[in-house]
Amino acid sequence: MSAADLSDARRQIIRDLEVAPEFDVRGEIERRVAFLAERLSSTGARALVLGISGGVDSSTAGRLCQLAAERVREGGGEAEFIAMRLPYGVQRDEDDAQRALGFIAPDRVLTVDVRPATDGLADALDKAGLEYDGDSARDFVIGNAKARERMAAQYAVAGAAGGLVVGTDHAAEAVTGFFTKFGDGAADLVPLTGLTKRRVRAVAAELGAPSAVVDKTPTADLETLSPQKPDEDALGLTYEQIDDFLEGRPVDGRAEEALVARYRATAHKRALPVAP
Ligand SMILES: Nc1ncnc2c1ncn2[C@@H]1O[C@H](COP(=O)(O)OP(=O)(O)OC[C@H]2O[C@@H]([n+]3cccc(C(=O)O)c3)[C@H](O)[C@@H]2O)[C@@H](O)[C@H]1O
Ligand SMILES: Nc1ncnc2c1ncn2[C@@H]1O[C@H](COP(=O)(O)OP(=O)(O)OP(=O)(O)O)[C@@H](O)[C@H]1O
Ligand SMILES: [Mg+2]
Repeated sequence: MSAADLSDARRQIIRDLEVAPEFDVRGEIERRVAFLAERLSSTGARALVLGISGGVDSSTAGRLCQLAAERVREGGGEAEFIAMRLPYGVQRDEDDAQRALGFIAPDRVLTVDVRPATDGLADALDKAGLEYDGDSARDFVIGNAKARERMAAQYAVAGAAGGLVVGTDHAAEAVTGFFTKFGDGAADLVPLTGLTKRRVRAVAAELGAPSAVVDKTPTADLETLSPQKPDEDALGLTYEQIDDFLEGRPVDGRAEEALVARYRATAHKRALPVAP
């Protein structure tokens, strides 16, 4: 791709993903809390539901949800934030998840172990005769199944509580399609839209998150055979590079090409199902 085509593609991506040229952290917090509170009021929903992993994305989105629920109640409405712990068995960094909950101070916490459902599905697929291209391919596919079990648990709670499911997608994740389609990619409201990873961290810090939460190494933590694999290792790109790309800062040519290619290859994950 020529340098001119590459920079056109980059500008289009920045527009599509709604990355703002300027960033005012207080203003962004207010706009996003107001958005969540307005959605609660205008839809008549009584709750926001979100899985809290201990990572910075769900910690930030969770605190915004809690503030929005409190704002609705202060206005005389009925709303609560239901934080869900969704470990696969015992989570290695459970302490981080508990620290995140301490920061968010949610109205309610529900814990659902997604392991029995995930393992049940994996066993049933084996019994049905499904074959994988090796153990690590199986681990990867079942990793995505964990994310979809988390989605199923959140929608069950939303259904029972009259709530809306909140997702943590933001520009630095959307650009690479680094989420499970119809897993963590499925949600009713996505309050972090348009933020880069460093802007998510800035929002978390401004909201008063402890530095262990703000600076936690991002991990999808889906693969049993490579627990807590850092996102940056899986992607072959750093969040510094991704954020620089999205904020229009200088970034090395190979990273720029890789990001445009990934964006194009994952277009289907950001779109509605394809119809004739
Ligand atoms: N061209 C196309 N048009 C329409 N649909 C297309 C398609 N190509 C694939 N598909 C469909 O998409 C499926 C592949 O998508 P998907 O199942 O998502 O799978 P995939 O994109 O291969 O994997 C998800 C990736 O996101 C990472 N992830 C997941 C969850 C959270 C986080 C995190 O950051 O925390 C990261 C995960 O570690 C993994 O690397 C295919 O099986 C197929 O059904
Ligand atoms: N163990 C878990 N318990 C509860 N929710 C989870 C868990 N793992 C993932 N999730 C949900 O899936 C979402 C996607 O995971 P992702 O790793 O992108 O976000 P994060 O863990 O909050 O932050 P980071 O990307 O920095 O690790 C999370 O924001 C959270 O809502
Ligand atoms: Mg994570």
